[in-house]
Amino acid sequence: MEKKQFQAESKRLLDLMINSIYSQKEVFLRELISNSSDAIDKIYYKTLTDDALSFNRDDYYIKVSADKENRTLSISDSGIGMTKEELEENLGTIARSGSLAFKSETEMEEDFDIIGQFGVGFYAAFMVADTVTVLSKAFGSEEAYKWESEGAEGYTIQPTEKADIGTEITLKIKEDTEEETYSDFLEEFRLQEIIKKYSDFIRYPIKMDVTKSKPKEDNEEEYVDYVEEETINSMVPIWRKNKSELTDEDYENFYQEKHYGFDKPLKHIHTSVDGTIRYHAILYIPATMPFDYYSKEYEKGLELYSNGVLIMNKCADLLPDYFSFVKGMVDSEDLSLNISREMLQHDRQLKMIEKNITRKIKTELQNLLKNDRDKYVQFYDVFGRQLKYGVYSDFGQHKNVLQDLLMFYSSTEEKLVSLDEYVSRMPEEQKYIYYATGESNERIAKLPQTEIVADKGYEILYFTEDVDEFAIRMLMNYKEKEFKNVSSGDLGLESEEEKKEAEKEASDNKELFDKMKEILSDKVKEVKASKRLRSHPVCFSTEGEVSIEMEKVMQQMPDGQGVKADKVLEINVNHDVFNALKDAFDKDEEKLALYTNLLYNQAILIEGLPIGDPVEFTNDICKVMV
Ligand SMILES: Nc1ncnc2c1ncn2[C@@H]1O[C@H](COP(=O)(O)OP(=O)(O)OP(=O)(O)O)[C@@H](O)[C@H]1O
Repeated sequence: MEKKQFQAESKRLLDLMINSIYSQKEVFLRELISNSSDAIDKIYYKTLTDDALSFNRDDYYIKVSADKENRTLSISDSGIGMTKEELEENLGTIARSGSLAFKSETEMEEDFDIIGQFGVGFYAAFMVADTVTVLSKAFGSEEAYKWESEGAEGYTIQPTEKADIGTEITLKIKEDTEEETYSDFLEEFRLQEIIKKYSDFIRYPIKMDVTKSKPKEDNEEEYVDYVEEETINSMVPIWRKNKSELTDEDYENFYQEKHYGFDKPLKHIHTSVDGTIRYHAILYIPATMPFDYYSKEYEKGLELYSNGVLIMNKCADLLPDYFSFVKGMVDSEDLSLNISREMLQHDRQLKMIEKNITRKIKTELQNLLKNDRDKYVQFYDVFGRQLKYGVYSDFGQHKNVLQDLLMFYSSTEEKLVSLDEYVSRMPEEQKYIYYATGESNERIAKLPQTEIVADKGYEILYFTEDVDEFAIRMLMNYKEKEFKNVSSGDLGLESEEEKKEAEKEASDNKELFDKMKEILSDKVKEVKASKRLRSHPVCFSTEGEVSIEMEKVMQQMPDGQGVKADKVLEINVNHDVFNALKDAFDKDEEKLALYTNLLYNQAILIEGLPIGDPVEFTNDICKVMV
């Protein structure tokens, strides 16, 4: 029998194929099954375009059978088959895709789902097999042929007998090596797993003989094994089904089945887009945070399918970082795949899908906030921080997408409120959106700096997470209202009269305050009479960009040690303490230094900052006591 040679380039290409195109050997099965599915599709297409033919779905299937003893795995189908010439052309020439040719010859409509296009998938069989044998009988032909190859050396073709139309591919599975247990590809369980993973949504049944056991008829205690043919794939992908046919439970099952998470998802989003780009997507907002979410191990991304065939487990390009918690999948027929189907060209289509998906997630979250607030709050408690990081990162590029999704605890509502709700409640004369920062809501509520704003009846937003103020600074304003920290120098609250009064206060006590500043030296920028304090004797305010809360966050960063807020020590001149200060200033310089240091450290404590010298501080207190 004459042995035909692969063309020279083909030899090299075959070698490349076997060794480097696919990163996982198991995908060989996906490729062969996809070919079978294409072959059935082709018959189906013929029947659609020829009135003399009919297509009975039950006659079409793909069967996978393993024979452990002989180390063979075969994949057979009742598809269109191949003639002698086709075997030669399609399997003898690498990178010749009969499927692609079929598509263009028949001018198939765009939305017909043939998978093959590169003409290389078949050769993936050589990753796991020493010999590949193809028996095929073409549709409309009486003759069958056997194509056989041991890889790069070439192939043979000879006539053979085959009862039915279709193709049967038999792989002689390689012997196990130290690196690879090829025998796994003969195990029922492993094969089922691979089929489920990659080919679950192939539209024709993929059958396998499955070993099961049942109680013996005469003795229920004992079991006997028996073999039954089963369809392994679910065939109709849930995302192609009509939403009205599906229940919440269906979506939850899909979430579990796909191992998107162990929790019950908080919300699912099912969307099908049929425009310039076509895709189906099922997305989930998890109810709990993945345990590794804020670690390097966490990989964002959605599963990506092309026509029901899994291409990529985690396609990161489909999700922006700020929505990295979203799980789910996208199936599109419009993607330009590269030959390994593992990496996609970072193409326009992918970008467009990402943009659409991002918009969809945002709208769905906004709807949740509007229509099911409790659920939104539940979501926000878990992933709100990620949204705030999103506002802050990339120089605030995404702030417009995210600002409407933010929520903060409100002093007056005593619950989380959105910025829109805050602004819509603002009295006309209120210039700013006020916020206060601190460790917890309870601590912020007691901050002396909040007194004057609260006295005016204005709502204050409480920032308790380190990212809060950074995000808000990036936002700068919301609906043209600027944000204002209640500790910042100018709160925009005093009337002209109050301003004059304060100036007088300042000049009357200039010498005392100058002296106090001298005692504290560069620990503070200024000491002055407070306009904001009501009942408390002392507090800090800040000037400039860095607030005290930001100073605390920066101090914890490796290169933020030098960053300090410009602190102003504010004294309540209506408090009895002020009289004591004045008295000391007139009579006892040492006492003034003692009181000044004590007041300074009190302000430090109120802010939750560390006392520079705790021993000195306690000694100072003792001095006052005795
Ligand atoms: N089971 C089959 N039945 C009928 N024809 C087949 C079968 N398997 C392969 N072919 C033919 O062989 C060709 C080459 O297959 P191969 O898997 O190498 O490439 P492909 O499926 O066209 O493209 P891709 O590399 O994108 O999978 C196919 O296009 C098809 O014409």
